[in-house]
This record gives sequence, structure tokens and C-alpha cells, in this order.
Amino acid sequence: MDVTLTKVHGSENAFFILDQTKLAHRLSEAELKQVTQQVTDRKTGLAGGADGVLYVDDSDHPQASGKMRVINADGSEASMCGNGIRTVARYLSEQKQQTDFKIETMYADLNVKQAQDLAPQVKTFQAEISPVSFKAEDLGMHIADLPALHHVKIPALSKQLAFTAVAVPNPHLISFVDHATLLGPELGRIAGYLNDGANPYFPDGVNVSFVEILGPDHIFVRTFERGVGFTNACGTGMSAASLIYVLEQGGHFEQTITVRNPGGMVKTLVHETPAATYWMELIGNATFVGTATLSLAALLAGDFSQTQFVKSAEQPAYQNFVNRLN
Ligand SMILES: N[C@@H](CCC[C@H](N)C(=O)O)C(=O)O
Repeated sequence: MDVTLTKVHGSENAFFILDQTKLAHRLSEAELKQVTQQVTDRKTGLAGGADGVLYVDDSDHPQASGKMRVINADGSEASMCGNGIRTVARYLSEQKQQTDFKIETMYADLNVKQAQDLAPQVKTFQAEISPVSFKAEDLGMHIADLPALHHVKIPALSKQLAFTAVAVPNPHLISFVDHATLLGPELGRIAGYLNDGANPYFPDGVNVSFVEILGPDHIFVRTFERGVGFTNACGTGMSAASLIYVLEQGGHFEQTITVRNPGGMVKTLVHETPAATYWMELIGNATFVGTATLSLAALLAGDFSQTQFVKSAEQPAYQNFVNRLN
């Protein structure tokens, strides 16, 4: 039996979509982990590897058109993926001929919809990012018994930088920095330590983002992701950074924020509910790079020597879009 994986990206945060409904039988939990580690490997993986695999399946929630599970490159599971859900939204939209629907994720059924293309031939989708929590227990955070972390210096991490922790619902640590710090070694040092599996603060790891304010409603976000390392962009990280920009740095609710990242650009909107909770909208590209077809046996064995990879025409259009940003 042949399997097709679609290579996709949102701001060059790259994934494979594997639709479990097209398989004769669902992959086991061990196979999900093993297949992800094998196909994402940047040296030996499929079509240049990726940052994770997005497993699509039917949802048994009547209001959802499908379900997404996110497995990071190291085989760990994430509760959400902001760049990934836009590509899954596009995939399901084309499969089911819908433009505005819900996708089941680990903690919530999230609204997604097709949006106006960011540029010619740059298909664009928007996704709800929620639920939001600042609670240490939702973040898997253990810092001096603090119930939450709002703009606090943690000397064990850095004497200069202040951090805010927020789950959206995957965990993020955000720090606003100057340009030199954004590009310097501190992000790798701090995030590497917090994702070493042995530190006392985030034993299960955390996504860490440094944010530079470029102008009013204009920020740059660089992220080191849990389970992956540095990525070109992290959608939930950019959504979390936008929320903290509004709450701590003078940004505004209901105002479009332009978020640059090493792989391109997205737009976000931050909303406050009457109950003083928050949710975000993330708007960005959902680019299909190509499709890989191979036998299920080869996929499970991690043998990509006979894989047929057919490129789409979308990547040059995306690159034009990025070139015009600079
Ligand atoms: N790249 C994603 C986030 C993927 C999950 C993350 N690494 C985690 O473990 O929480 C995004 O675009 O949000």
C-alpha cells in the first residue's frame, strides 16, 4: 500500500501532513513517534526533513471537520501548533470543500478559515489560538513556587532579561530584547538549558521566544522550540508574543500586529473576552511544497530511497513574497 505525505510550511516552519484516514489502519503510538523521527531528520529524512509531523484524522466531535495531532521532530507530542494548523486547515478545506470550520486539537476545537492571500499564489489561512493560561500548573513550570510569571527576572537564567510565561495552550517563555540580544547566543543558551530534560524549572521543556519591537504593532520573534530547537518561526510563539506585547508593551487589543520572523511574516490579532481571558488569531501562509509517495513498509522502515517527491509551484511564489518584505 502507498502512502502520500504532503510537505508544507507556515513561515518556513516545515511539516509533513500524514492523513491517517487514507491508511488501511491507523499508526500505533510507537509508529507515530518512530515515523516522525525518521521523516523529519534534516540529514537522512524525507525531502530534506522537517520540524514535525501533523497527523490528520477524523474527529468524533460533531462540530469539528477533522482532528490534528502534532508530533515534534524528537517524537514528543505538542498540544498545539499555530503554523501547522493553518496548513492542516488548508488540507481539510480542499478535502472537504469548506472555508470556515473547526479542527479538533488536544485541548480545544479551534476555528480556522481561509483568508485573503498574503501575496499572489501565497495561500493564506487564519486560526484561533486558545485557550490561554498563565498558571504554573498549565505551563509545567516550577519557579520558586510562583503561581505565574509576569515580566520577572530569573537570575539562574539571565541577570538582565525579564520573562513572562504563558500557555496557549503549549508552554511559552517570552522576553523582549534589543536587536543584538535577539540575534546573539543567549536564546540558544537559555532555551537549550530549559529543554535539557534535567533542569528544575521546566522539566518537560518550554518554547522560548525573544521579541524585538520594530515599531508600533510591528515585532520580530525568534523562537527555540521544545522538541525541535531553533525553527524559522513558531506560530503559537508569535501569538503568545503578540499577547504579551499588548499586555506589557503598549500594544492594543483588536489591532492587527505584523509579526516578522526568520522565515517570513504573519499577522496576529489579540482579543480579550468579557471574562478577562484572552485569545488570538494567527493569519499566515499555508504553503504546500510538494508530495512524497512511498510504500507504507518503506515509511515504517525509514527507507526513502524509492520515494517519489513531486514539487508544487508554490515555493517560488512564497520566496518572492519574502524577498519583497526585505
Ligand atoms: N511550531 C509550532 C509549535 C510546535 C510545538 C512546540 N514545539 C511544542 O512542543 O510546544 C507552532 O507553529 O506553534
